Amino acid sequence: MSKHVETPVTPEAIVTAPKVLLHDHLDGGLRPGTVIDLAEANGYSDLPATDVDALGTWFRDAADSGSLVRYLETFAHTCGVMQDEAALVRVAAECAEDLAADGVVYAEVRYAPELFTERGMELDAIVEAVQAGFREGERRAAAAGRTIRIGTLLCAMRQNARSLEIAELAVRYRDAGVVGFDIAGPEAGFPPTRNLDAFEYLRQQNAHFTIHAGEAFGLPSIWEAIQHCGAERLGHGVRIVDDIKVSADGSVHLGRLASYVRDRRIPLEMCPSSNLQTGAATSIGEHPIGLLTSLRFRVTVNTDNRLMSGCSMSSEMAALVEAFDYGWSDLQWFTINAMKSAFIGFEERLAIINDVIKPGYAKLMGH
Ligand SMILES: O=c1[nH]cnc2c1ncn2[C@H]1C[C@H](O)[C@@H](CO)O1
Ligand SMILES: [Zn+2]
Repeated sequence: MSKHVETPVTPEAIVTAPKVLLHDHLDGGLRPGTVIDLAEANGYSDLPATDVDALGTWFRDAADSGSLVRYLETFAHTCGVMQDEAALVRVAAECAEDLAADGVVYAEVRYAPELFTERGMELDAIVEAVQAGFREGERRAAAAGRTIRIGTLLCAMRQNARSLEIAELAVRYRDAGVVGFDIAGPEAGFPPTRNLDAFEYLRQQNAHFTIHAGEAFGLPSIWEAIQHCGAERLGHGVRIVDDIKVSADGSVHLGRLASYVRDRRIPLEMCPSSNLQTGAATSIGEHPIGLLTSLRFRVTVNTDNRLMSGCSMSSEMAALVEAFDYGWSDLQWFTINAMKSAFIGFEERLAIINDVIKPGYAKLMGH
């Protein structure tokens, strides 16, 4: 084969392409076998299945509920087995290994430390255990010939009232690999403005944050996240399409909020498979990511919860290729969008774009 031939965009080839992931939950990405091992080791007896395949299927089916609240109930089992240092180190190390094996070169992985205190672990010890796990996973990936860098985002849960404390924790560990903050959990009834003190604190500290918004709830949630809270990115943000009118003749009109989001290049951390499960979209082909991409919003592609959706970064991209006929240049565009939107410093982002992403796609495109 001549070196100028483009590699076909197959699922297998997508695994080899460099990818960047900004929205992935640590407690939504465990290997089913690890959930079973940890449950045994820790005396957690509430698992709905104890066979690896059956448990994987259970997570996917239970999360496939059409409701964010029911989807979130499945996390009781993953968090249930992540209550000690050894479990957190293992889960974080395997997360880094799995992402690297899937061709992810940079990932921001998030979790809520407050969910791992059931057996008495302190918040600082939780963060230190997860950081140790990520570093171990990066080393194992390097030993297997793959380079991955993981940045951590700490989440506060919307239904709890600990966001300032978690924001302080994120700032305390900013030089140890915690690159930002998020709020997660049920959206309806818990507007992001309940956490204004945390966001105010983070801005004073020149720290970065994203907010889950516009997933299970509409435009007001996106508007609050950006204009009241000051979110730099939106977790999901799919409902921004409610502010976009496409007429029968194909002409498009953006409302003021949608215009603002596009004009300011506010990154959308889109997670198509997760949205199908929570009822935020009906099919990949009808997912707003198609329209938002064609309108050149700052769209990024993400996994959200690899265990609950049975997906990977590569499978999400492959599903989009199948639905929208995207080629390598589109996948490179998503990847560079994500790298530009990451919470690490400008020079590091630029280095990954120029040294890893562009050469990787150039090779696949036969350049
Ligand atoms: O898509 C989501 N929306 C809101 N919250 C979510 C989503 N996926 C996971 N979470 C929650 C459940 C986890 O326990 C928590 C922290 O990772 O974040
Ligand atoms: Zn999420």
